Amino acid sequence: MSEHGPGLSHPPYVAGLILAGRRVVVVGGGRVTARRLPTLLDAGAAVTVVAPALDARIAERVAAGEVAWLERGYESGDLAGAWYAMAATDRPAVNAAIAEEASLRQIFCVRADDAPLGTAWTPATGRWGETTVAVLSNRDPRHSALTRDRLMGAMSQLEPEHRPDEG
Ligand SMILES: C[C@@]1(CC(=O)O)c2cc3[nH]c(cc4nc(cc5[nH]c(cc(n2)[C@H]1CCC(=O)O)[C@@](C)(CC(=O)O)[C@@H]5CCC(=O)O)C(CC(=O)O)=C4CCC(=O)O)c(CCC(=O)O)c3CC(=O)O
Ligand SMILES: NC(=O)C1=CN([C@@H]2O[C@H](COP(=O)(O)OP(=O)(O)OC[C@H]3O[C@@H](n4cnc5c(N)ncnc54)[C@H](O)[C@@H]3O)[C@@H](O)[C@H]2O)C=CC1
Repeated sequence: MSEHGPGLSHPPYVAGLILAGRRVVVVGGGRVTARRLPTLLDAGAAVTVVAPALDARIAERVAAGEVAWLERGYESGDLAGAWYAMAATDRPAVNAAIAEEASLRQIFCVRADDAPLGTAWTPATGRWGETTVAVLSNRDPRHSALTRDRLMGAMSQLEPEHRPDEG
């Protein structure tokens, strides 16, 4: 266990969300959102970011027309129509309000600042051809990222005929 504190009493149930064309609302435009945006866009999600200010990497995506941006603070109702949500502001009270709206609407929602109070967690992921590797631990993200890196490294050591998508 890391310094992240107690985790979950049950493991998360892993599902591959099919997000292509589906509305995903991410609240907060900082480093955490910037890190997670590429995989959401790879999945084809129709992402709206709600934040008064944006990390430069997110601003590039907005300028390219890949992401919609509401240039303001979160307001109740912003999650309407979303299939998935992320509360990733640096304000715990705001993240709590987002998670509450998500629960009322029964939208799975990651809470970046206090994970056990959310209803979904973000795995460390890697892609090998058409194969996706996803790792979750019990609230130890660096361990998850290291394990992902080891798995991806192990795949690159396999003979070509044993590699996913190449056998
Ligand atoms: C539980 C989870 C819920 C969720 O947010 O989805 C969660 C929660 C929290 N993370 C925190 C901190 C950091 N997390 C990272 C990095 C990653 N975090 C990711 C996932 C998850 N993080 C979820 C499942 C984790 C699991 O497997 O158990 C990764 C794997 C995937 C991704 O984000 O894409 C990605 C690696 C990506 C990659 O390398 O590919 C870094 C490193 C960095 O930022 O550089 C730091 C800072 C350094 C440090 O402290 O280690 C804090 C404290 C925040 C605070 O201080 O307030 C919380 C809050 C809490 O635990 O309550
Ligand atoms: N889960 C994880 O992997 C990690 C989680 N964290 C946690 O997530 C939080 C966010 O981290 P960073 O992205 O690094 O923070 P950051 O400081 O880079 O970005 C915060 C963002 O929230 C926005 N914001 C502030 N008030 C808002 C409001 N009322 N409505 C909408 N947006 C608002 C800001 O404009 C900014 O874009 C941290 O405070 C920390 O608690 C931090 C690192 C990793």
